[in-house]
Amino acid sequence: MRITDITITPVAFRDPPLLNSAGVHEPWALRSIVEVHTDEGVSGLGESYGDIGHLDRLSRVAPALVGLDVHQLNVMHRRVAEVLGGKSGDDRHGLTGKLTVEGTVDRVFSPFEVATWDIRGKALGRPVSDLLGGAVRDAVPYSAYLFYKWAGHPGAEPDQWGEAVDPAGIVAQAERLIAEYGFGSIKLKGGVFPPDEEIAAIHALREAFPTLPLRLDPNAAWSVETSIRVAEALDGVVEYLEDPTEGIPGLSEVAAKAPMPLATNMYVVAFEHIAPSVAVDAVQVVLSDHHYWGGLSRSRNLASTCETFGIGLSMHSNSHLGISLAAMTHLAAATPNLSYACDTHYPWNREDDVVLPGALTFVDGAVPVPTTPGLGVELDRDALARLAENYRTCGIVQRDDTGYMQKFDPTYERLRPRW
Ligand SMILES: O=C([O-])C(=O)C[C@H](O)[C@@H](O)C(=O)[O-]
Ligand SMILES: [Mg+2]
Repeated sequence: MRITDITITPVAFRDPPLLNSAGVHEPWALRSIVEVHTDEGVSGLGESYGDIGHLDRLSRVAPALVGLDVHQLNVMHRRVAEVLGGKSGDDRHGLTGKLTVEGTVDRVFSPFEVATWDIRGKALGRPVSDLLGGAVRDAVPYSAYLFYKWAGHPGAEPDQWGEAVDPAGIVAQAERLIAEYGFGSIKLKGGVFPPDEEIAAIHALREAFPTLPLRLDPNAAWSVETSIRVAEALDGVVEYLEDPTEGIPGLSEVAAKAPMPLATNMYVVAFEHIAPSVAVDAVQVVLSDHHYWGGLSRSRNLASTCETFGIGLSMHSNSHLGISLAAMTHLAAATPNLSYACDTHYPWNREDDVVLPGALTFVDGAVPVPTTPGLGVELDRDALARLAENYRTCGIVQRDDTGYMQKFDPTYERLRPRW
């Protein structure tokens, strides 16, 4: 079953002004939609980042994959590496760590690899989770992903979510997300306000939701000392603390004193980071993400490695559309040691933007694992055309949370640590 053609469509969809330690989300989030076609008439879907450098790498790699059989993942991975020629990519926000050569190959490989699972599933008449070893859960739990946010983008009408800049606003946001989606755990994106304010927000969440697991993720906004202080203040309150400080050595220092596990999606983001992290017990939970761990099969390798070293496994998310949600759900369903609810930005999408490619639904905070062949989602061509037009007109070619924040506060700097 040979690849005959690959199309890559950059798309943009609306994004609220969500705050993080690098700045604030711009009005449009970018993604790329990848379609892989075969000589047997079966096509598959993948979804990835939409930044200009990444799009360029995807477009350079695609022709080198034409002619390969869809089962040749090892050869496909090698071809990606050859085309990229040992150069690493970059991103401006740095929220998923520094890009290495190996990590860049895995990022570029991922959407093509996911599309081949979709194809193989369709050809066999089986859902992707079956091909990954079979689902161990019928539905994949996701967490309510809370953000501090402005009422709306400056100069625009307030959005449907309203402002959240203090504990009361965060609790109100959680109440709404939980009422609408039924989430059974909560993650707060921190690193925005001074740590004591974020500790207060977590305590307010604990009071409002006494039984739900909580997490806090400041994306390395704190020094080692501040991280240890916050960790002590949240003893028994959060299930893990995510990327409190910068780097494997810093995380290791914090981990030695923190009463709860530390998690990361910033400093163990490629296979080459695992050994140095294990050597100093820097993190006890790794957030996997098939978009940068090299697709579904390599994410399963990560899961086995974590199991071997007794490291917990959770799942990370950036702003994404439905193809990603489907791939995340199949992968999580077929990963027995994924023991935490996964992150997802999906609820932040507007309803008219999530019709691509046929929305999956949340039931009691979980996405039922699709049982139809492949990923189980269909591309909505009208929605794709609309989102592609957004990309052409939105004026954004690269995610830049810091640059966008500086438009409103020219003195703003991305500091690690800030506190
Ligand atoms: O867990 C994380 O670090 C993330 O989800 C990174 C994201 O880029 C998030 O911070 C965001 O979208 O602002
Ligand atoms: Mg994180």
